[in-house]
Amino acid sequence: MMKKILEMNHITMQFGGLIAVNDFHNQLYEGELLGLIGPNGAGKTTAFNVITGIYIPTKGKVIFDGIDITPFRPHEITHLGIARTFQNIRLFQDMTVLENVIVAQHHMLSNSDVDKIMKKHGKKPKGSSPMWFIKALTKIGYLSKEKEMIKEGLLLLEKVGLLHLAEEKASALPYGLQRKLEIARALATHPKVLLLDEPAAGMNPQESEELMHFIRKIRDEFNLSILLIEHDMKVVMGVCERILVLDYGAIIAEGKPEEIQKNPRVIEAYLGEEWKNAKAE
Ligand SMILES: Nc1ncnc2c1ncn2[C@@H]1O[C@H](COP(=O)(O)OP(=O)(O)OP(=O)(O)O)[C@@H](O)[C@H]1O
Repeated sequence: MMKKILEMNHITMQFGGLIAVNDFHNQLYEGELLGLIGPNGAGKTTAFNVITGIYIPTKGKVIFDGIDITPFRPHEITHLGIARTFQNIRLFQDMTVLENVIVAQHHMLSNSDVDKIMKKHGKKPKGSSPMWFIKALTKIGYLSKEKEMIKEGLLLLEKVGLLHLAEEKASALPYGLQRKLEIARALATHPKVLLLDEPAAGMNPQESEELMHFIRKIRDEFNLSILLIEHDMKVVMGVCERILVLDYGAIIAEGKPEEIQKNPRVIEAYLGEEWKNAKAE
């Protein structure tokens, strides 16, 4: 029996009169690459927001590695081992590639480390970038920790093939590489589960082809279980082992890519006819 790493247990998320997610009941198995597809507004991102603690569901529970994380706050959930990327890129554009990754490594500092930094430097200056945090570390002699963080950051960049760009500003990277950096930043928190929200959005065909290899590679190298929202059907069908289809907040189909693309209900609600006879890679 495969182990469930993440369980969405009858989750309903209601906003006023709108039921954005309706009795979502499914699970992500350890090592699995699971796709979540469906029309715009079907509730996919809302499901991610419930899993990552941004919303507390109206009904249901989220179980991660045997722990009920439903009431947990986003940073606690990240700390436990769930990382995500967002639909629109959220990098620190003025920071270098390496700095972007280092900032995500806060988990390496204990609470008392952070307290000491806060005591010495007062509150975080208004409007400052997270670079403040790194500078503060350096100033008060956290050099050893800083060195450790840089070392780990560089190692991570090497693993994801971005090492040669470590000193570049994030804003200078082409779109496809910015998306890759976002994933790298999520990996810097040492997740067991990675949630990717439309990683291929805005990519050209070559970039999305590369992304598919990249997703498989990091799944294997970092022992991840991945839940992926994506509208690019070539990517979804090519990379996912199992797919869930959401429509009006409810799961209307579940299966292997080849089953999903033939499913009449999915074709009607979302895919259209063009995918019926296409071959998954
Ligand atoms: N905070 C909120 N308050 C009210 N309604 C919301 C909120 N967040 C999402 N919704 C609504 O919930 C529904 C589901 O939205 P959601 O963003 O989860 O869909 P989606 O499947 O991710 O769509 P897309 O593919 O366009 O990203 C939509 O009708 C949306 O307007």
